[in-house]
Amino acid sequence: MKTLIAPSILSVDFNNLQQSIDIVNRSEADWLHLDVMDGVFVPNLSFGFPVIDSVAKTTQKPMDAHLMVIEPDKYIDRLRKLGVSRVTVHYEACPHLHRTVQAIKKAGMKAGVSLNPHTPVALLEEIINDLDLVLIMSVNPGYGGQSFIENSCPKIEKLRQLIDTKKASALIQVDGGVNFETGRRLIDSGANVLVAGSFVFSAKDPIDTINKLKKL
Ligand SMILES: O=C(CO)[C@H](O)[C@H](O)COP(=O)(O)O
Repeated sequence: MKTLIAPSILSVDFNNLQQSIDIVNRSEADWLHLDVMDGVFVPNLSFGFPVIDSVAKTTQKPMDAHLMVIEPDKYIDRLRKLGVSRVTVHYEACPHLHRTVQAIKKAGMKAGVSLNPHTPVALLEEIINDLDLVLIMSVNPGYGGQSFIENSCPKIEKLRQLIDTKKASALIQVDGGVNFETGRRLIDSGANVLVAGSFVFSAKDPIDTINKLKKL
């Protein structure tokens, strides 16, 4: 399948949020990635419902929400009402992961599970067939602009093997330190969806950068 690109607005200038949404709209991006942080699960706060509501009004791309929060179940219904298409929760934040995944799907959205860099893919063995997406964090979640963790490529190879062995259909998404060089290697390792924040929005030509990532 073709690689999907999901630009993250985490590192944009929020004074000019509309400008960043327009960039994504005019590009070949597939989804718009929303990094929601609660200051508890990760040591940072980002944005919540008011910003998502605002983005929803003008984005032409499906919204892909990555919840770096504890107790994500509390937010599922409101995200659906705002028109979010995909919700990804963290394995490490969900003691009843199966229940959370079913709740997202029951609400009519696609369900993803994200793994922090230290969390082994083998822990997904019993739930992989229920998932629409697995998000491999290639940095420790909480901040944009961090360096890519090299172990992410072999980790994706292991996940690809698990998905194939279990005849599952989950997409493999990767987030953190994605650029042309790491992006190429991630795709070669088996990734389907690349999230890129600072690489896109610090580029001279963000639209061209998104379109080039899409062609990797
Ligand atoms: O989830 C995130 C941080 O927790 C960001 O989406 C991710 O870090 C993207 O940032 P960048 O492309 O700048 O590395």
